[in-house]
Amino acid sequence: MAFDEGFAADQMKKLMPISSAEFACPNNKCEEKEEEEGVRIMRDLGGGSSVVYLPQFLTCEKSWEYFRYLDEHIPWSRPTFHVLGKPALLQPRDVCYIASKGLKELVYSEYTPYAHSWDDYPPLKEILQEVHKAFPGSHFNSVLINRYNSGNDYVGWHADVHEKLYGPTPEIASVSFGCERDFFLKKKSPPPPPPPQVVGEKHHFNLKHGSLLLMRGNTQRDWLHSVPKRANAESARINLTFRRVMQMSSSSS
Ligand SMILES: O=C(O)CCC(=O)C(=O)O
Ligand SMILES: [Fe+2]
Repeated sequence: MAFDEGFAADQMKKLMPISSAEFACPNNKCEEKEEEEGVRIMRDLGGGSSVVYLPQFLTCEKSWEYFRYLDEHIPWSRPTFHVLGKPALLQPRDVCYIASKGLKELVYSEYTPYAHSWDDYPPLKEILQEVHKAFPGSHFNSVLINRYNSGNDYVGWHADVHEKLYGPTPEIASVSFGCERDFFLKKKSPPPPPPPQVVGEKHHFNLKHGSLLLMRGNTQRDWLHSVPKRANAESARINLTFRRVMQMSSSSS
């Protein structure tokens, strides 16, 4: 993950609100009718980038089971990022990393998360199977897990661009549980300068409990994404980002 967490808050202030999304922080109950089962929303972002959103990838009840399991059993940590060896910023959410054996090591912001084993978390294997069923031909072998304990936790503007790790056109399948949060995509300016500027369109999804959002094609190359702070997000959200990491022996091209 190429991080820009500190920059995020400023950028969000500059962003026009895209929709007046309603904030639903359900209290672990599934009262509503399951109306969105099987719905797939495809959004072509142009230039070979696209996203697919499945608002009800998993049922409400099953999703709460997973939420409770992950909340209790995942060995969460909240690392401090370093810049040039100096502590710079506490990551604004809890994280954990699970990966198959023999993969290239994930390093971001001078931080190398410990790669836990899938075998220790059978429900994660179940969710992975469901993701593979929803997208036949996908072969995810790692998952970066985020827990946003409140609306104060967030992920700043970034793109998951690590060509050596993920290849040139990574697919990322993002599964959400718990409190609904806004997810934004904005286009990078060409060529991507640091810091990236907003040019043109933005896209918005309100990521529902039990939903799946797949980013694919050139989305990581050409777009940035974020989950900004939200004062009215009153409960926790857990997010799983499934990725395919190259084997230790394979080259970047
Ligand atoms: O929480 C989310 O929906 C996004 C998380 C994300 O972008 C990441 O882990 O790279
Ligand atoms: Fe990301």
